[in-house]
Amino acid sequence: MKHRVGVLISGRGSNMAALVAAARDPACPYEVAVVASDKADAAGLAHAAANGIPVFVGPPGKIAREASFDAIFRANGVDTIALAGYMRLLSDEFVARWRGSIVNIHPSLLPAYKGLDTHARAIAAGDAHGGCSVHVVTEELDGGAVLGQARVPILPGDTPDALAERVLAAEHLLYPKVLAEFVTR
Ligand SMILES: Nc1nc2c(c(=O)[nH]1)N[C@@H](CN(C=O)c1ccc(C(=O)N[C@@H](CCC(=O)O)C(=O)O)cc1)CN2
Ligand SMILES: NCC(=O)N[C@@H]1O[C@H](COP(=O)([O-])[O-])[C@@H](O)[C@H]1O
Repeated sequence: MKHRVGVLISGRGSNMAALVAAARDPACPYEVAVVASDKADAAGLAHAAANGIPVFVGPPGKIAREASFDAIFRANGVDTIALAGYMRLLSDEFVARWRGSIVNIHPSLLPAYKGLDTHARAIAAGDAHGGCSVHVVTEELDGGAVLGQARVPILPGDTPDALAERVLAAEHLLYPKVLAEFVTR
């Protein structure tokens, strides 16, 4: 039996698409069971639906939204939740209900640059490298155990957008690999 992953997105969903593409491999230990979002206009929902994956949009309000995510994930036999560009802070209650079963991809080399605007901050600091991290989700924003990382160079004259593009390519390789390792831990 493959592990069933519920993915949470808020927008474009390119990391979700990378997880879906990797799951096509018969040897992949997980399958994407449902893709949910806090945004009805999240572009990634159309990609998931086009790949035959059930999609769901949560109602407004954190409590109602999270209760609906919990219900749809349980109804679909989800055992692992993957945040992929989900831009809301999950409540302590939701994290506790899924303790140790939620992972997230973050566009920095954690513990450096938790939160937002990670690429601009790395460039402003004069760092030689940027990167991305997959971590376990806890109550502390971007504070959970790091499961895997990928480093990319910061080049002279780099803009945050140019660095973000280079890091995103690394994210799409890192996330499926680390998720597969995580579900079979
Ligand atoms: N309990 C947790 N929830 C979430 C985590 C986490 O580690 N623990 N990771 C984030 C993802 N994320 C970075 O990877 C992130 C998402 C959103 C924000 C943020 O600052 N958001 C806005 C709006 C917040 C809201 O509406 O809830 C803000 O606070 O202004 C920072 C980092 C996903 N959730
Ligand atoms: N703090 C969370 C965060 O910034 N996540 C980042 O948002 C982007 C989502 O892209 P996608 O929707 O194409 O996967 C990704 O770069 C991801 O690391």
